[in-house]
Amino acid sequence: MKEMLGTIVAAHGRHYLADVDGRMLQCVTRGKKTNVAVGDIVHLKRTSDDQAVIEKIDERKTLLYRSDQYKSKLLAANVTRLFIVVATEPGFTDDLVSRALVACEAAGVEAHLILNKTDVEAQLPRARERVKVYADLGYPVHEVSAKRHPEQTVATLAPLLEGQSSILIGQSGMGKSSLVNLLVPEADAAVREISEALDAGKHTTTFTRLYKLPGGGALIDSPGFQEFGLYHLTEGMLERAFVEFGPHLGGCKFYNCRHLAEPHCSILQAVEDGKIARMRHDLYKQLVHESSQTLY
Ligand SMILES: Nc1nc2c(ncn2[C@@H]2O[C@H](COP(=O)(O)OP(=O)(O)OP(=O)(O)O)[C@@H](O)[C@H]2O)c(=O)[nH]1
Ligand SMILES: [Zn+2]
Repeated sequence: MKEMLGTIVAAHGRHYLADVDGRMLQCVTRGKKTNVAVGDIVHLKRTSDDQAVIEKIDERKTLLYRSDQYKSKLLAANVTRLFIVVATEPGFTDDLVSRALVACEAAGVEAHLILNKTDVEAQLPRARERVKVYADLGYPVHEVSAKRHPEQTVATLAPLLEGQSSILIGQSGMGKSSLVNLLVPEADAAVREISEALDAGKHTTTFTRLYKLPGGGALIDSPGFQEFGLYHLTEGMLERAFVEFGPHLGGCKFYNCRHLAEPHCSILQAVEDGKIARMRHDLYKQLVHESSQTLY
């Protein structure tokens, strides 16, 4: 039988769903491999009318993943843009935002922030102040209100998705589902179709899925997660993933300075001088600590 090309649109355990010219095929890997991610372009061999085996994964342009000291988890492949959804309320954590930004820098993915719920005016000034930290680092911030101004929200975000392969991430309650429903009108139906195909009707809402956009491009919705471990990043990758460290790198007394507590460290000096936010350096220290715990 001849090989087909498909895009992985959902993953659940070792079961995958591939879109082949608009048709959904249930797929499995050969053996016990679980190295397939949503967004992967795969070569398939059909085994029945609606089933296939994944023979090969095409080379990835990008790969986003997170890891703890024991294992890593693929988030999505071939993503070109990542949007971190934050909101005026409930409060968001800078830890998750910065971890996502670091993951993007390491993977070569463009990162944007979406500040949702701008209609909650009492919390707006504070939220703006908090996202300004990231805007000042060069990350675009887009203000929207999915609920109060849905048309405007689509007008702001749709052009940013065109021709891109984007992923939306965010803590629970930020309004990510509301945004997906605005941007992909048929999302609910697609989720139902995917749930059925993957799980024979059982309710599964906690899987990553990819929607093809009418204007070209794809949007990946990932379930909310609490942990965004980056144990797989080396110290060299980490210092480069904090974009504001760049101008100061190379100015330390020791060529192999880890920028933790060394004397005459230009990064620590920049923190002292207020040129690097202490919160960001604290996260850098935390990530260096985590990556030194790696067991594999
Ligand atoms: N005021 C206001 N509320 C919003 C807005 N967008 C979403 N919400 C509300 O915020 C709550 C969370 O929205 P969801 O879209 O379910 O958020 P989510 O980020 O997908 O959250 P989980 O489903 O918990 O992962 C809901 O009660 C929404 O109605 C907005 O622009 N303004
Ligand atoms: Zn240093």
